[in-house]
Amino acid sequence: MGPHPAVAAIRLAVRRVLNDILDEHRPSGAEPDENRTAERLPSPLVLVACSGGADSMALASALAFEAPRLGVRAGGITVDHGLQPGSGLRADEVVLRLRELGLEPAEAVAVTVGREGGPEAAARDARYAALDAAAERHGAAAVLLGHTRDDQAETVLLGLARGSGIRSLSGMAAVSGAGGRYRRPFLRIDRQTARKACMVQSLPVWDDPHNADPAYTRSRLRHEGLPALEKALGKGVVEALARTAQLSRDDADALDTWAGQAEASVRDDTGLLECAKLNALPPAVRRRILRRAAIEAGAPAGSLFARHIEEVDRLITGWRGQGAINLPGRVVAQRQGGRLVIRQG
Ligand SMILES: Nc1ncnc2c1ncn2[C@@H]1O[C@H](COP(=O)(O)OP(=O)(O)OP(=O)(O)O)[C@@H](O)[C@H]1O
Repeated sequence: MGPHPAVAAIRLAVRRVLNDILDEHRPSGAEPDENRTAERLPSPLVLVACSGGADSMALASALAFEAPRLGVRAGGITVDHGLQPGSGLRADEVVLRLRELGLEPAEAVAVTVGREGGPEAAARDARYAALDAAAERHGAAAVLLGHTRDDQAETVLLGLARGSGIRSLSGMAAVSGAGGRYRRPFLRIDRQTARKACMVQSLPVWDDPHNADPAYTRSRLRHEGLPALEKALGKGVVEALARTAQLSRDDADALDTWAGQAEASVRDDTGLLECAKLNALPPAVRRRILRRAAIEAGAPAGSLFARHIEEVDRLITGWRGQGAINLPGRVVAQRQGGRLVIRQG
């Protein structure tokens, strides 16, 4: 008898990602089995980022099962955010569970969470910094994250509520980070399947109290927003939101490429942006060029919102002699003699 369907699903998802990593790891031109049998390269190390929650425990179990069958070394890292009493002990417990699965190295990394950007963003920044450092230290080829289809749906809704365009609707990428370090094998797996896979494998899981804390936006969305949407629109809404992420990502990538190509054609000989040429471009392409120009001039990307770019855009499309526009990072945008000048003031 084969494994339970939930276990089969999570293993297949991880197997696909490990095969991708092996393909990338192989010297170009080598056949799939060539480098492994000839042992020309040490087998790549893949780490799982594990909180001890159901999603990442399921991920750890699937990695532990698949990696040795594919000639991949597998380890796990848990980050102790130090935000709750006893978090250190819990992290040690997670390490123990990772070791029991056969993952090596398995380690806990303690971090100090700052305040910048609010509690969720500060914890995330500290976590990714620790995972980056662990990946470097161990020479890992990739770090797996347990984001599920439900997490993706929540991310799309959060982006929608920000009102800042299709890039923010494109959710989390299956591959991200420096050199494609972070992989998300479960973006098409729902949270129920991950939980079920833990249950049938008798894996103990830890439910982070933050996930149920209404002080956190994502938690409110998970426990109130999405259930209300499902009630109103039907069960398929999570899947549809996750699909929206993929479609939006493709559209946003295409528009970014278009903007990159169009940019050279709207600059004059001295490199300044020509307003008439900008005006002739579709708004989605033009706004991307303006955003890039503002970032190039020194505006921090994270503080540059859609409303800033709209104001700069009005210098092109609604010109009535308005003054300079102040942007974050002391960047100033102004129209001078048919040219748009964006520079740090
Ligand atoms: N403390 C942590 N240590 C290591 N990795 C973490 C930690 N917290 C989150 N991650 C990684 O980030 C992913 C997403 O975490 P997040 O808390 O947003 O979602 P989640 O649905 O609660 O996931 P999980 O059930 O695995 O905790 C996790 O699946 C895991 O891979």
